Amino acid sequence: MQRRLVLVRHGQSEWNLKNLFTGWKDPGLTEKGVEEAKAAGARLKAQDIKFDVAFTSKLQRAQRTNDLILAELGQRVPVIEDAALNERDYGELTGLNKDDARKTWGEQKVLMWRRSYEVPPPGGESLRDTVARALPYFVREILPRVLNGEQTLVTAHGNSLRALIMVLERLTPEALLRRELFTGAPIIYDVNPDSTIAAIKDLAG
Ligand SMILES: O=C(O)[C@H](O)COP(=O)(O)O
Repeated sequence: MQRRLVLVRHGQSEWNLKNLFTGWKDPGLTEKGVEEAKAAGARLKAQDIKFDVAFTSKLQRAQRTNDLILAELGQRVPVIEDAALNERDYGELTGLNKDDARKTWGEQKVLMWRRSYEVPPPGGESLRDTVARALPYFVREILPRVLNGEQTLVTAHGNSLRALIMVLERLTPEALLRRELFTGAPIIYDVNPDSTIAAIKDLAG
């Protein structure tokens, strides 16, 4: 039995293009984001993956990316949407330009807000807060299906996926600081029966 989990960050959104902190806001995909989603589907097609189920967030940039990937694969599978997979809430930074934020608060503070494990943006969620909602959902709803041999697609967001990747790849907080996820780049995990990771294939690039 092959236990396979695929994680994909949504394609470029309208606020990604404008370099705005997005969080729980719900912008759509740009044309580039649509093309990235289709390309992700094509890359997965080349890997000969046949999904049994897909999970996504309550935000349209992830939902649309998920739909475009499955359409490219020509596969119709149950799609389960849950807010537990939503992007981290960026609180008072939401809607601000990321470069302006660096000028206002400095590179290091903004890096800590964006990439540290414990430091939340003002009024928002730290990655630890995001782990606290995304990981229980993953363990309860997604991992049992993977361990049961269901080929599973999770199309979500940079930080809700980093929350899962931290555990899947056993990243230290220091390693997490450097773990970036590119828009529309599938990561394929082959999972052992004990839920440890046997192999990782990053289809970015
Ligand atoms: O919510 C956002 O702004 C982006 O989707 C992720 O932002 P980040 O890469 O700055 O965490």
